[in-house]
Amino acid sequence: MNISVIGAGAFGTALAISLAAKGPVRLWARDAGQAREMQERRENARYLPGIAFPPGLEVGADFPQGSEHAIMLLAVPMQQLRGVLNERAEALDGAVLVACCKGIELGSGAGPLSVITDTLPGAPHALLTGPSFASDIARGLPTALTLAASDAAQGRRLQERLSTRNIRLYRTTDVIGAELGGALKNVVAIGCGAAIGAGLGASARAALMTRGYAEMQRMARAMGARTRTLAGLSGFGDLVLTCTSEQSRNYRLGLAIGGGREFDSGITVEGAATARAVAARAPDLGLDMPITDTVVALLDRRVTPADAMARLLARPLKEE
Ligand SMILES: NC(=O)C1=CN([C@@H]2O[C@H](COP(=O)(O)OP(=O)(O)OC[C@H]3O[C@@H](n4cnc5c(N)ncnc54)[C@H](OP(=O)(O)O)[C@@H]3O)[C@@H](O)[C@H]2O)C=CC1
Ligand SMILES: O=C(CO)COP(=O)(O)O
Repeated sequence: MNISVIGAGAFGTALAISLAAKGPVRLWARDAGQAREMQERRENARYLPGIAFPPGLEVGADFPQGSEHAIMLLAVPMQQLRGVLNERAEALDGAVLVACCKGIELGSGAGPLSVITDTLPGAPHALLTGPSFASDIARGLPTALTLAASDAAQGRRLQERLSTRNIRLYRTTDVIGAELGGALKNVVAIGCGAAIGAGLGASARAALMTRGYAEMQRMARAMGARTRTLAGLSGFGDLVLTCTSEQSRNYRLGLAIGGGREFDSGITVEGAATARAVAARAPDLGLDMPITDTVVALLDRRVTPADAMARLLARPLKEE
């Protein structure tokens, strides 16, 4: 099976670098100039500076052609996924599509796999998610991730094919749980960053992580996911990573909000749109999502982190 990666940002490039140690990988960038520069320099200077491409990695701006034996990793931001699939439907035909994005689409409330089934019904698909920073993967550091596919046999094949020397894949058929874990942890990470950025302390962060995790489980249950999945790499694992490391863009956005600083709007921060998508969806599901609602209020600068935390503390007391 040949492998192509769609999207030459930080994560797509990192996956391509790791996979290229096993066999040839094609990395697609939409910008021809950037593709040429990367191919010449053997480095993605914009997104992963200082990390050399291995010989098996080829970069180009010609969109790869799908076939029955092709695997296409979709490493574009969540809110761009539908557009890319619609635009490239013909080229993607026949390939196994592996979504590598984390989030919920604004408007539809759909996760990455629902967007694939909506736009390309019948296309074989899976999700790659879990705790990993692109630069860690690209530098060959050890990671453990989740490969979610509702078709168990397909999941096994992809687990084999996409595991590398430094990416150990666990598989699950609970695609809803895996999608939700990866999407919702980013929302909690923004809240945790805001708490730390505002000087509210590590105890406040622990409270937000734990009660945020309760929200993740609540929503996952309501949508038919297995709560066990949320306790795995794609949920708890990624929550811990993202809420505790300044390598995370979601956490860094929170830090900026907490510290009253601006944040570069060109940086991919999946949790911002996802928080709004989740807050819009929760009432239909009859869900109380106070931390998600608080994150939306922080993003809109409708409340300060200190007031937000005071309001959370003042909610009616309840059993854990
Ligand atoms: N970075 C990380 O550590 C990790 C990221 N992820 C997930 O991977 C996904 C991608 O994130 P990441 O790679 O970090 O983001 P980046 O911002 O680093 O890169 C985004 C990439 O998508 C491309 N892109 C954006 N819009 C389009 C479009 N409409 N058509 C084609 N290409 C497009 C960008 O191209 P251009 O440069 O031309 O704008 C760029 O190559 C996210 O969902 C993220 O949550 C998951 C795990 C780890
Ligand atoms: O998903 C990630 C870690 O697993 C990357 O986090 P950020 O998108 O917040 O940088």
